[in-house]
Amino acid sequence: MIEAPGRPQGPALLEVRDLHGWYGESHVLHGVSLDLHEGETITLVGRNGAGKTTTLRAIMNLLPRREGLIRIAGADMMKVPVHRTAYSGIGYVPEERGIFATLTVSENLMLPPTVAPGGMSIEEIYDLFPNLAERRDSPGTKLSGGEQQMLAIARILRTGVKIILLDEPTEGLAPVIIQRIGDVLMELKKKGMTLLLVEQNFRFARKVADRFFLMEDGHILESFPTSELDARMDRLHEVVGV
Ligand SMILES: Nc1ncnc2c1ncn2[C@@H]1O[C@H](COP(=O)(O)OP(=O)(O)OP(=O)(O)O)[C@@H](O)[C@H]1O
Repeated sequence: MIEAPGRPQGPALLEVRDLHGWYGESHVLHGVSLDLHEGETITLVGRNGAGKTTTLRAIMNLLPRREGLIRIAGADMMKVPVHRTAYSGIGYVPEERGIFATLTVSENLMLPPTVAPGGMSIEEIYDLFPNLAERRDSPGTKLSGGEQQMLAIARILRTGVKIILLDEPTEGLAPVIIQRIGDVLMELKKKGMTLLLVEQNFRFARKVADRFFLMEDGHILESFPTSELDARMDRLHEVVGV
């Protein structure tokens, strides 16, 4: 990885070094290295199939096989079983959102376990997401895409984790809803939350991200601070293909 100016100093909260990952015989991650500092937001970009989702899944121990090093606050995560991952302070909002379709909004919000102190109360969640308050008795099936995305984020906020991995939170959503999700992420940043986004929408990502990590063929090509995004746009278009 090429080191860039603007890189935060000090120990990382989440440290990933030379991470490899496989689906069966298929070797998908080829040595991913990245670091995420407390209170920081980074965005992973790369073309379809580059391995962005797989990187998030590997961090959460959701891959059949992975090798390398993952540390959270210095603690080795490689032997932590998948059901204990959240207890290390990390949560995941998958692209498919994973909310319970037959349960109502408030029921979905009651389910997540508390894994650390500081999880948001139902009242705090409804303050942050007024749309969810209005829809509290609606089943998941009746929610719009934006409401589902908000509920998926809200559920993680209930748990008390301090690091959240978000896979394409704006995908398929209308501009006004994207704006709302951006506002929510800015609120979370203010509260000191640490975020790793996979996001193809640069206009959205530049508002919330402190640094970008450019991914190709299962590894990180380079990282740079958001202040350099404009200067690197041609290169990004070349690699990301958008
Ligand atoms: N469940 C799976 N089984 C086998 N191969 C998979 C599986 N999921 C993803 N892959 C393969 O792993 C590679 C990386 O996919 P991944 O979904 O991580 O990419 P991505 O960068 O997130 O792109 P996208 O935006 O398309 O999701 C691709 O070649 C994909 O075909």
